[in-house]
Amino acid sequence: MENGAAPTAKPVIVAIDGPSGTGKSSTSKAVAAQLGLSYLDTGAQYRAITWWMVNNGIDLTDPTAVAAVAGKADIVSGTDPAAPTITVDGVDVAAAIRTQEVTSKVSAVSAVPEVRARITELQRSLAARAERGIVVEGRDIGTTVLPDADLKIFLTASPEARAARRSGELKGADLHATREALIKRDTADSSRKTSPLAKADDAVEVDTTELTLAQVIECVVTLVEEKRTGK
Ligand SMILES: Nc1ncnc2c1ncn2[C@@H]1O[C@H](COP(=O)(O)OP(=O)(O)O)[C@@H](O)[C@H]1O
Ligand SMILES: Nc1ccn([C@H]2C[C@H](O)[C@@H](COP(=O)(O)OP(=O)(O)O)O2)c(=O)n1
Repeated sequence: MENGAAPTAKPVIVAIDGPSGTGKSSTSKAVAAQLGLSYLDTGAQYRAITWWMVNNGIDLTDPTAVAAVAGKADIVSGTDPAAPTITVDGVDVAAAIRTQEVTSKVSAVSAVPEVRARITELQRSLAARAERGIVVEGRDIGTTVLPDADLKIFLTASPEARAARRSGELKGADLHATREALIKRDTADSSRKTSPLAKADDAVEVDTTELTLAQVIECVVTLVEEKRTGK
């Protein structure tokens, strides 16, 4: 090239979906960091809007009340995989969105179509702005948010493995109770009408039950590189 600049590669879009505890966040962050891509945790956005609704005393059992305020919170996601951030109306909510209260309420809020429309729009605009590309993780990325993604991965793992991973994070949490709460949330997320948790027809399914995190990361990095080189 005349000015010596390297040719600009086409941005690569990677969608990683799956139920809770399958390794979506850890895998996506590491893959994005290794490949120099942006990273978006869409679950954090649904948690953030849920946090706002709880904070503002919205009746979450009333989908009409939730829909009426779906556009009110200003949710901003920082997409650097080394230091992802999330704010609501300028407030850092990274810790506040991980409480049991938010976790137990997020499925009801994220089932409301007006909430999904709003958050999906944010996700698409972040993906479109990622210059080198982005790894986006969630429940409906390959099916609805970014159906033209270059690579779609669907992570799975046994409920036992997922519960063990989650209760390892929540110090002292009861394994049985964690497993039951996780199954309840999966059922709600998979059975909602609008954009449920589902594997896209063209997604590659990876069962992580018997794999280490490093193995899952390597598998996804290899798949992205194969896509990039057109193998
Ligand atoms: N393949 C794996 N083997 C063992 N632990 C894992 C594996 N993948 C993820 N973990 C751990 O399980 C926990 C949940 O992973 P996370 O990436 O948050 O899952 P998700 O985003 O799908 O809910 C984290 O503590 C993570 O380090
Ligand atoms: N693309 C997405 C991502 C998450 N959600 C909803 C459903 C999930 O139960 C919650 C929380 O997602 P999150 O990925 O933070 O959950 P875990 O880290 O797996 O526990 O958000 C969604 O409806 N669509």
